[in-house]
Amino acid sequence: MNGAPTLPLDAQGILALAARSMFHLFSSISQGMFLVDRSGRIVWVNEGYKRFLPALGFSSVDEFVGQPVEAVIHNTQMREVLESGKPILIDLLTNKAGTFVVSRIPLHAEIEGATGDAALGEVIGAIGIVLFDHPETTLQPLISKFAMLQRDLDDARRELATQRNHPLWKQAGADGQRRAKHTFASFIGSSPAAVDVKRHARRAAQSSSPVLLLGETGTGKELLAHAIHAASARAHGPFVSLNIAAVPDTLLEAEFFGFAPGAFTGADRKGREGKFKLADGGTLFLDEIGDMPLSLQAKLLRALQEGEIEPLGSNKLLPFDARVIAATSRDLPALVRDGRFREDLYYRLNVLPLRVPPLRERRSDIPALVEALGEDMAQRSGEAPPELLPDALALLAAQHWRGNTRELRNVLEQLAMRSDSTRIDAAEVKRVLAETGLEQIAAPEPLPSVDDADQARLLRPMAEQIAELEHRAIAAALRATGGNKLATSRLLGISRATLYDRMTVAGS
Ligand SMILES: Nc1ncnc2c1ncn2[C@@H]1O[C@H](COP(=O)(O)OP(=O)(O)OP(=O)(O)O)[C@@H](O)[C@H]1O
Repeated sequence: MNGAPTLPLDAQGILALAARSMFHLFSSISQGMFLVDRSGRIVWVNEGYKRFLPALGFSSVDEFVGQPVEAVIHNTQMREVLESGKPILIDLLTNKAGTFVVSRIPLHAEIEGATGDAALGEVIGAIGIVLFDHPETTLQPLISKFAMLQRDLDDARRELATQRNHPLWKQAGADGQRRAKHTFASFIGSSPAAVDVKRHARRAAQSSSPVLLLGETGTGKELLAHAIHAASARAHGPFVSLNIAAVPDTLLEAEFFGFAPGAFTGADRKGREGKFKLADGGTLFLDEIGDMPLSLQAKLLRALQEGEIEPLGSNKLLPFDARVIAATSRDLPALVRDGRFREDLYYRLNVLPLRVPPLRERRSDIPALVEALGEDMAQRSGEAPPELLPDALALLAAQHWRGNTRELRNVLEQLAMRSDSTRIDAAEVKRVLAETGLEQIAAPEPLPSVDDADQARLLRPMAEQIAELEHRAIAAALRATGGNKLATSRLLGISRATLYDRMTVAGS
């Protein structure tokens, strides 16, 4: 025997030691821990938990300890754990201090003489453990996936509810998944840039030529594709969409053109129709067209030129009648230059190009978008829509918005989750932007007061505006110098040759 400590020999002793060790382990590896008594009052917090106190609105442990848990930690479920005696091993808790992965474990009195579960007496308190803070970084993939699935589910439910009774449902006989979900009214925005893109899109809806929607991610390309379909003569036909980036290259051809029965090993015995055929009489929306593999580009071009497709393994050409709307957030001309996108296909698709402007080019739409997105969120959650105070709106309007409307919606969802009140100020926006890692590109500044006429004039090609300004400056200088060209060029600080050059262009 060397006197080193050993495990106790009796079961009780081992369990007591294990419980103590577990407690110390959780206390040291977690972000924070606290205890409540059976009445739900905070009785203890560990060192780690103390750093959350300022964000919860407390400057000292003394103010915090002794308070009923729900009064100091909003949205907590410690009370349920005390009442049910059942632990909540993993949960997400969101309140004004942020979003956390938490664990809640009831504490039972010990029944003397009993062992195992039988030794668990009445609930005398509970432990709250903050396992991780900032789950948006640690659990981001899981949370994004959950949010996406939740949204898809909400969309599907709403669509089902609204479309069952839609008159077009019966007329078209098409299934509910293949209807346009949006009209031009769904595209929020009255800025000149938004009005302009809607005007062009409405015009495109009247034509049957291919449309190419170009714009950054989240600018509303898919929404516009739905709206164009809904306003077109094909509105009664199906709207079928295919996100090329989401389908593995090897499956794309079958997705596009379908396949014949037994076309390849593992193929469905009945064969399957491709998206071109499913879109017959309607619109086929090809999202992320820039991601299309070169080998398939030739086949797509042939289909568009001939109006026929050949299902895999069928040796048969089938005519189709679908209007194609393609979209991409990539620089297609650059892909063409690099040989990664066929030039002939580019021209085939680029018949009616529409550039969908990013949010930062239509900042004046942000308040209306915030309102519309807030209403939509409220409808889904059943809670009141968040109300952003003017300083909060100004801060949002100053952001760069790399993910555009989708990113704006994400921030609003975070704000609604984290805020205790529906009135949200700039400080709260700043905190959420910082936590979600969104860079703030400019200090909050009021939106420039540009009237509508000014806006329309300023949102034209720069070269055109500069040429106009030069023309006006030359006219003013000529008037001031009585038409003397040398004096005019000196007054404007340009050479006489430049002056003549500009006068020729202006006169031509
Ligand atoms: N002007 C707008 N008004 C209202 N909602 C909008 C507007 N623009 C975009 N949205 C909403 O933002 C989200 C993203 O839009 P959408 O999917 O149409 O963008 P996208 O340009 O197709 O994006 P991506 O290139 O990433 O597929 C959708 O929920 C859409 O309804």
